[in-house]
Amino acid sequence: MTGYQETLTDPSYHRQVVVQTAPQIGNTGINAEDDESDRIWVAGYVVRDPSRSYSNWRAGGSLEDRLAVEGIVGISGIDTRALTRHLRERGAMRVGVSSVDDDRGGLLERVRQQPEMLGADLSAEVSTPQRYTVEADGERRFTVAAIDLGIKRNVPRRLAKRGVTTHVLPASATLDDIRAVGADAVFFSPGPGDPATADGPVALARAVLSARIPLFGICFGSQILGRALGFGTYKLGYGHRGINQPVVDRITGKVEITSHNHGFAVDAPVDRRHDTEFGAVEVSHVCLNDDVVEGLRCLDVPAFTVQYHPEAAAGPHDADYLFDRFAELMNTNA
Ligand SMILES: NC(=O)CC[C@H](N)C(=O)O
Repeated sequence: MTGYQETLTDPSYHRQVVVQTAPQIGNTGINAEDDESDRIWVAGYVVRDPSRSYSNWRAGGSLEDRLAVEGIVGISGIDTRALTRHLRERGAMRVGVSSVDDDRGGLLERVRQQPEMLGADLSAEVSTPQRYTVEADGERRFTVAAIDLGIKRNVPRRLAKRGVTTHVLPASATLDDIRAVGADAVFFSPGPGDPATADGPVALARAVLSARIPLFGICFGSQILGRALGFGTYKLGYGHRGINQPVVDRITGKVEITSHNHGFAVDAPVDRRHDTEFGAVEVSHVCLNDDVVEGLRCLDVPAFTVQYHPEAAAGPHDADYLFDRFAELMNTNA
């Protein structure tokens, strides 16, 4: 099983402990190319059977060493599938891992004193302090301003393949900052925390909609668009995770297998069009497991988003077409 390196370095996992259901983790080590950001973000890591050796032509070190260098606590020998079933029944919960203190009552007390994910405002903790640029591969066709609420490297990389130069801007960016980089469109990134706290990015999204600048967003970015359009967001009992979630694209009727990582969702009835301040809006994508909103499409302004991850690495890649849809949207608005 590969992909654990991308998971560990995904800023959306800031302040979360990840439990892997795949029994063996670490077999291909850690390489110099697959990080989604410049550090590990998970707060702790729970696996069944960490590989005692690693082998891959790209590997530069072991998972264990990387966790140790970054000071990340891991625990192994856990029946992670049983634990996952427990989380599914009882809901996502706070957790602590300790190797120095075996007083269960005291530890539980400390865990209960930790802040909950509901109400957590984390964008500023993961966002880039300074703007940076990822150039288009080959000739530049479009310029995008990406609002960094916890962006993964694979987003500008997927855009670069479509001839897009991406300027990644801090979470505090304004409409003037977007205009200053000559953006053809704005991208709202994935990221950690409760979207109900993201008032700054929501206000910015509203300004972008009013200016009729094309907008695309992923995951947290989809929740931002939802709020900008006047919908609420809510915390799911347990989040959508993993790489095999079936989602229907209601524009084409096609079902795609998608990678998910969200604990919150947009609160919008999926079966009808909505009249909003920015015109008509459709729920474009729906999760077939539980009918949760997985995408929004505006019909009167150039904006759409998805709640899942077309940029997912190591995959699946069924949803890669959404980057083409974004390029088309920029093209028709040029
Ligand atoms: N990957 C993401 O962007 C996650 C979005 C949000 N923090 C959620 O849990 O729903």
